[in-house]
Amino acid sequence: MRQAHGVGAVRAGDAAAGAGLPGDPLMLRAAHGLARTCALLLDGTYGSRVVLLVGSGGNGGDALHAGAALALRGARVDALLLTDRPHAGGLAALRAAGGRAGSDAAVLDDADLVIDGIVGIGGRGGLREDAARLVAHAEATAATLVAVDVPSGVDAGTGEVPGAAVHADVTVTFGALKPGLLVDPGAGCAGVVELVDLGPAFDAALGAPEVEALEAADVAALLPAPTAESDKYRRGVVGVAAGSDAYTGAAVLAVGGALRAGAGMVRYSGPDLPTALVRRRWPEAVVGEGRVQAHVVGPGLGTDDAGLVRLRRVLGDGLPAVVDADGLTLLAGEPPLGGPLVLTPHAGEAARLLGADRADVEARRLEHAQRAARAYDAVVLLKGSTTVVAAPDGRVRVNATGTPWLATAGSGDVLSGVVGALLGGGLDPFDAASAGAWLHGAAGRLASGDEDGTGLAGGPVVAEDLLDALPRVRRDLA
Ligand SMILES: NC(=O)C1=CN([C@@H]2O[C@H](COP(=O)(O)OP(=O)(O)OC[C@H]3O[C@@H](n4cnc5c(N)ncnc54)[C@H](O)[C@@H]3O)[C@@H](O)[C@H]2O)[C@@H](O)CC1
Ligand SMILES: [K+]
Repeated sequence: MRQAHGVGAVRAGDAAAGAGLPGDPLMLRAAHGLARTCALLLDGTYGSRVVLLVGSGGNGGDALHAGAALALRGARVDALLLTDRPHAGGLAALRAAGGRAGSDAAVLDDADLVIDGIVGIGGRGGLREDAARLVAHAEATAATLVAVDVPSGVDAGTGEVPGAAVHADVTVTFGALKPGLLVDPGAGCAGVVELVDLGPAFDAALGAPEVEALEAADVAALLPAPTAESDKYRRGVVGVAAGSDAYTGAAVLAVGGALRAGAGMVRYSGPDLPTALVRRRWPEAVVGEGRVQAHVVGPGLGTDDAGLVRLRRVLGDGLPAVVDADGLTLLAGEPPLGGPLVLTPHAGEAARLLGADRADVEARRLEHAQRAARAYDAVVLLKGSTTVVAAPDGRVRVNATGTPWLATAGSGDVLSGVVGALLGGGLDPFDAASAGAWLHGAAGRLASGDEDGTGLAGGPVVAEDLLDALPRVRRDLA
């Protein structure tokens, strides 16, 4: 499990580990970790050219001390000072090591590596104009860009990017991951994230994480595995109420998602046309209502009265349910209904649920997912470039699998089926939603050939491809 801690927790960790002691031992520890990563990236420091972008706070101090360490190993180090009050100890160390400080941006032109020490966890608002200009200059060169602690311009606590920001190749972060490194749009600015250990006193002061991200081993441990005693009922029966005469594909894909994610059985109920198509594609699905352990309701349901009647009927029995797509539109005006719910909105649907603006939801994903979870007393899985899963009790997970290739028609229908299968298999709604997002993202990567999830590699996927990839993802986990 990867865990991120908020700015308050990190400040507490710093204090417990001796921040501000004479000689700045904690900062030196951080700076040495930073310098080590930079030396590896440079593939030999001797004769290499390093430029530091230095702001007024501790973040600039880290950059200056790391610059000093690199200068002692033979690098030519120039600091560009964005402040007239740079960290005094750091500047003295850089000068003593033979580094220089100035303000001529031309040094960027032949830099091999640029270190962004403009702001860290103390940053507020986007980059200011002078800093933004220097960053744009640095990004236009061939130099590797390393952010100190967080890319400057990214809000460390939330991942918001209110203005211009650094787009780093690597971020070296200290003591703990920050939520802004896991949640988009900030996460998209961080590049590869390296964590420098600040020791047990720091760790002990952190408390509970604000944001978690499941890893493969966590998902493997959560997933219900069939045993010799299992039968289809114990593995979980999922009821799928999806699709209409206008939207038939949603029914086929949601049923497929549930089956391929390991449901013991799927019961499909819907109008004649989608029913006929479900029967043809999935002869193993049972048509009609009956006993189930969880529901999937909403994809392709339609938003007319018939859809509302189906939604109410399904949610009326108080069983756990995944509500997606048209189900969310219908739910937006409804009093809280039924049992434990997982809502799976994209940003537009979340905006409708909250009466908010779509662009605001995209910009502040963490806040809006948490608000929706509280407002609907449900687990909310906010889809997007990083999927955020929020529980009404305040817990948050983000999903680190996935690929931009997943933004394709029908992909969400498959996801709702996958989460439904996990709910039916007995996972609680928070685990079902976060493990479901993980499996769905991993299936997307596998199907597209986009191994690192950047979208730069791989190619298009269609929703059917996800269905084929799901059992392979499950096998690889085992
Ligand atoms: N306290 C410590 O001992 C340690 C601190 N560390 C480093 O120190 C950082 C925190 O230091 P600080 O609390 O000084 O905060 P920062 O260095 O993040 O920045 C705060 C300074 O930047 C200015 N500022 C805020 N927003 C700005 C913006 N948008 N544009 C330009 N200037 C802006 C503020 O006026 C303030 O002077 C961490 O992120 C980490 O890099 C690490 O060295 C670990 C140890
Ligand atoms: K920074």
